[in-house]
Amino acid sequence: MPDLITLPPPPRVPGLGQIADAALFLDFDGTLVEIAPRPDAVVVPEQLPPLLHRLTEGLGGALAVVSGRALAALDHFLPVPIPKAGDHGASLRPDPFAPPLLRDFADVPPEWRAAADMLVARHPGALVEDKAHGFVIHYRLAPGMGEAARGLLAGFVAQNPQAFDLLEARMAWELRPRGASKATAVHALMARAPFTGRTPVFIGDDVTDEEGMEAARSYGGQGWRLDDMFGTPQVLREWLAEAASGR
Ligand SMILES: O=P(O)(O)OC[C@H]1O[C@H](O[C@H]2O[C@H](CO)[C@@H](O)[C@H](O)[C@H]2O)[C@H](O)[C@@H](O)[C@@H]1O
Repeated sequence: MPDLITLPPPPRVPGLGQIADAALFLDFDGTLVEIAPRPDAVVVPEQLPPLLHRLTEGLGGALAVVSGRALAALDHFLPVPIPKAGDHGASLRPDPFAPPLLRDFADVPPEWRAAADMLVARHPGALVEDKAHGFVIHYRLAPGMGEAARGLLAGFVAQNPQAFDLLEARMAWELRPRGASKATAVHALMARAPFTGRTPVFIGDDVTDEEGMEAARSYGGQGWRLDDMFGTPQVLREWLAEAASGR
């Protein structure tokens, strides 16, 4: 059966035209939802989860949320059965009704995690967010401690550069398992039905999304920066609603 949905051109670049047989890869923070002061404070419009569900069905199942978040956090904010990749590609659940595919990454040494707790305890507002094989130190509410967070995590990565990367995020520094990226998530999904053979379109706002965009382009697809193509998450959500309506 043909797709119910053909992607309309993005509002800021209408000349791109429509895209049929698309596979849609969507970043979460800063793309589907606006940035919030803390990771647990993002506001998900109530129409968004059912909209993503409708879109996924209209694309024959070829839609995935690809995020730096842990899968549990994605499930909390987007409680719909759609393909999801979490932890920057370290955790992948292509079939929403099956257990995630977990790759064999190193675990974070407990003493590193304890040192992060000690650091944030000295900086009110700072916080640690756990991932499957890493963690993030957020300093949006304690802007003066960014350099201390970077220094701590850079020291850990120097101890085991085969297993971990240091990742700069929005007002945050992250310890990411080496070998995980949004590109690996896109490649893993594109190797599976119903993604294989489609034209991937990756939409994101952040440096880590560039890897996913590059992977999408390697299949003849598109990598779209939110700023360039939509401007804001709200405009993206309106475009997704337009796509789902088949107008
Ligand atoms: O790949 P994404 O879905 O874009 O996730 C990237 C990181 O986003 C989250 O942190 C960022 O958003 C928070 C909520 O708006 C904000 O408070 C924080 O300053 C940002 O860095 C999330 O907490 C991370 O786990 C994701 O890796």
